[in-house]
Amino acid sequence: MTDKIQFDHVTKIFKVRSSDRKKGESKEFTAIQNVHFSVKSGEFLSLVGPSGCGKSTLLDLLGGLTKPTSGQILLDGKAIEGPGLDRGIVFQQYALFPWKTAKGNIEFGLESKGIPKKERTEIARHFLSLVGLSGFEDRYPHELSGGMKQRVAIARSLAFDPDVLLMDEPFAALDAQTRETLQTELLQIWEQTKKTIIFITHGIDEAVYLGQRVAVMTSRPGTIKHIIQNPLQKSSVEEDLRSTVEFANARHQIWELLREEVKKSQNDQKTGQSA
Ligand SMILES: Nc1ncnc2c1ncn2[C@@H]1O[C@H](COP(=O)(O)OP(=O)(O)OP(=O)(O)O)[C@@H](O)[C@H]1O
Repeated sequence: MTDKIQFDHVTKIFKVRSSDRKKGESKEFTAIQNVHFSVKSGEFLSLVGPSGCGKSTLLDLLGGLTKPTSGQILLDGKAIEGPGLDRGIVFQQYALFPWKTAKGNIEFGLESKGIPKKERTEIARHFLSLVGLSGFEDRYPHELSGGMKQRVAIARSLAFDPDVLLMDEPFAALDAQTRETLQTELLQIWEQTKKTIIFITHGIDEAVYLGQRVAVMTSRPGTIKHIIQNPLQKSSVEEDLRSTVEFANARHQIWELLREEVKKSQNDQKTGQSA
């Protein structure tokens, strides 16, 4: 497998208003520092880290929504210059148009790609079926459960046929049962579509269940502390992976790496060192 994504010594510094200086002055705030890792084509990488360590910043950089202060991010060997249809992003909040049906939400994005109406409808139906929403095409977002809305958001991202799917805590707002169902479905979708997926989460169980590798970040300024190779075989997701010894071991290993970082991050928050 070749490298799909490369973070090459990436640092992101934000300018923030300073509270202890004169009005109008700003100070620098390092969100992530010297992040250096790569992701193979077709790989599923999950990323965990304490609150505020820069996970979303890292994903925003990859999505081209913001630029690194130093270093570069390469996609297929080329520096990312901005957003592109080769990367689909799924956020915690579904961001669906409330006035459009499930099908309409998917078709809308495809219109801007110049895809003819008949084909748009076929693509929308195909991806709604892939996420288990056949029969719900004409429902409006307010007529769908949280889990269903997130399925529509995933279908919408996949419909663009991106090479890479960037997921920023997409299941965090869902109840535990729906979350587990969607995790299993996401693995099945990944097996079928062979997309490269980067999945951000606070949940160690979620990271272990989903990722072929799990990247653990330090507290802010976030950097990659360690990447573990997940021993869980994802080839048969029918099995109850969560109850295996391998799952418990991987979970323990990640918690050992995270524990100290979570403590540091909580201390920083108490002493007001986080933004
Ligand atoms: N536009 C911005 N301007 C200034 N500071 C920012 C900006 N965006 C993020 N930050 C700061 O950078 C740090 C990292 O934020 P980020 O949202 O990436 O963390 P996170 O790990 O995703 O957090 P959480 O797990 O709580 O969602 C935070 O301290 C945040 O306040």
